[in-house]
Amino acid sequence: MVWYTYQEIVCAAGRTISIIWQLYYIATLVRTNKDAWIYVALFLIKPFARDMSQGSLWDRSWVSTSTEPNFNRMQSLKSIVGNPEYKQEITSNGNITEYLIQEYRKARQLLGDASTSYPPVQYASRNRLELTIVSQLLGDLHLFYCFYSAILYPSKSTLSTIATLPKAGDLITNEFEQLTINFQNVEAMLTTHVTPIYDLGNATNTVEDGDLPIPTPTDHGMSLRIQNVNFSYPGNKSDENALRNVSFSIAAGQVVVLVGSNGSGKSTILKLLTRMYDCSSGQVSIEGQDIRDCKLEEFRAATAILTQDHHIYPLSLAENIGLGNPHEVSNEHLISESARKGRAEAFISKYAEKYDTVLEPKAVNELYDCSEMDGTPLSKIYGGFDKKTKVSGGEQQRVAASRTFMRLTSGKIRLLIADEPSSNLDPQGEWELFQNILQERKGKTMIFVTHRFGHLTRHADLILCMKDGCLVEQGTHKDLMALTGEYSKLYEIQARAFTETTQDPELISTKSCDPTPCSRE
Ligand SMILES: Nc1ncnc2c1ncn2[C@@H]1O[C@H](COP(=O)(O)OP(=O)(O)OP(=O)(O)O)[C@@H](O)[C@H]1O
Repeated sequence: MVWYTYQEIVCAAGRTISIIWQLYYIATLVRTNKDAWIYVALFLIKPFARDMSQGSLWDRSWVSTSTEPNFNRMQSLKSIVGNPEYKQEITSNGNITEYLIQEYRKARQLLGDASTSYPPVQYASRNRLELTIVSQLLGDLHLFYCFYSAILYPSKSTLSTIATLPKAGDLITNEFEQLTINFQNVEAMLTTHVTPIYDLGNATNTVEDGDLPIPTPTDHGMSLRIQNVNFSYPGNKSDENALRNVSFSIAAGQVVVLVGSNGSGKSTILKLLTRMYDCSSGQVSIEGQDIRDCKLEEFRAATAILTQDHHIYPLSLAENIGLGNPHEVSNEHLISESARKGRAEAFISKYAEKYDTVLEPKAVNELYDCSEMDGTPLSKIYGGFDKKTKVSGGEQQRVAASRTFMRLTSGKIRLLIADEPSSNLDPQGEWELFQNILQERKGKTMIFVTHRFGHLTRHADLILCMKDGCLVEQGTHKDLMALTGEYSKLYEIQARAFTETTQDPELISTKSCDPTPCSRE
């Protein structure tokens, strides 16, 4: 038994009413006008005229793809701009729009006169323009006849003919609109598709830009200060602030680790320190200057952010890494060196095309009127078009880490922020990554968020321990263990799983910080 959905029934009813209406329209004409057979004859031409202009593409099942590399590259570049998942990369890790626009132009030029429309659109409009116009006009002849008889022989026109004229007018307008789209073809497509990519350069920031330069760089990184900060996410429905009366100072060049349970506010602190958001009250300062007064572009150029949420661009692995420093995107030596530090070298060498491998090309494949799952020959062909290479979460993090090392080659980075960059790495991979990051610490302040105690807390000049949106403890590992509070509790939970002693003579014991009590609201 076949069951129809409510939507299908409503659609079928609508179509039936429309057919009855058309038949009534024709019957009225035939009854009141002796020449009405001309209308009927012209009306019958319409379906043939439509097939002439569009082919019978929409009556069949089909799959389509593009093997034209420049067309495919244009789609990939466009998808980086259009996809919100890359927003963080684009805004926080340096402005790569100039490169994207330049590469898009290059690919467009190499594509020459070829259309930028998707393959089915090209197929449907593959007829010569004249043929399209003729077929459209043929399809509208019955309507022209209506106008003609109503205007030249008003006495022959009945009330029903006149009543249906506006409808006929609408149809004509609609057909002419379709015709205009055909006329615009390539240029219009280019404009519609390229505009978003060009507009990106003028994208406004969600936070207001400041106009002061960042105070003179020191060789020791960037000093940061958070004073009595409260923060609630815009539109947050909960009564609790994500951060409550948080205060701390980070000296230039320090390695800082933020720890605390889930939802305690660690990532939120990083978002304020990188000016993804402005605090609701209190003050965030860099080099003694309110962060809101600093020029955003300058600040972003001096900051590198590595999180667990980075995405692979639908571009080559070389570009994926190279775009950490867009000015050196073609520098093979810097790219392979960054891949080595990010521990991505080994897995990249597994691919036949090495650094030219595109892991996740933008799909330009389409499937019409058959399901991907139905096992038909067409669906199998469609499945064969999918060129995505699956990589593990850890391998993805290695590419992201390599991109960050590439970013450090700009020589401008004074603040490096890493939010659980090793969550998907195996212990060996994590240890190597942290070693490599710490080797870059000269001239930089580094802030890490981690749930794993060990490598980082060992090297930290300052540990900030968060709980329920409050900073509950701060100091070195030694200081905090001595407090036997929240930090030591979290540490002991992990340490219990190992046989190693928690006492480590290599612990870096440097500056001790004044713990700022968390006043709970
Ligand atoms: N975009 C957001 N909108 C609204 N609330 C948010 C948003 N991001 C985080 N929060 C809330 O803010 C609080 C702090 O979140 P945050 O991500 O800073 O915690 P975290 O310590 O980094 O947690 P985790 O260890 O799980 O990553 C949480 O209660 C969280 O639900």
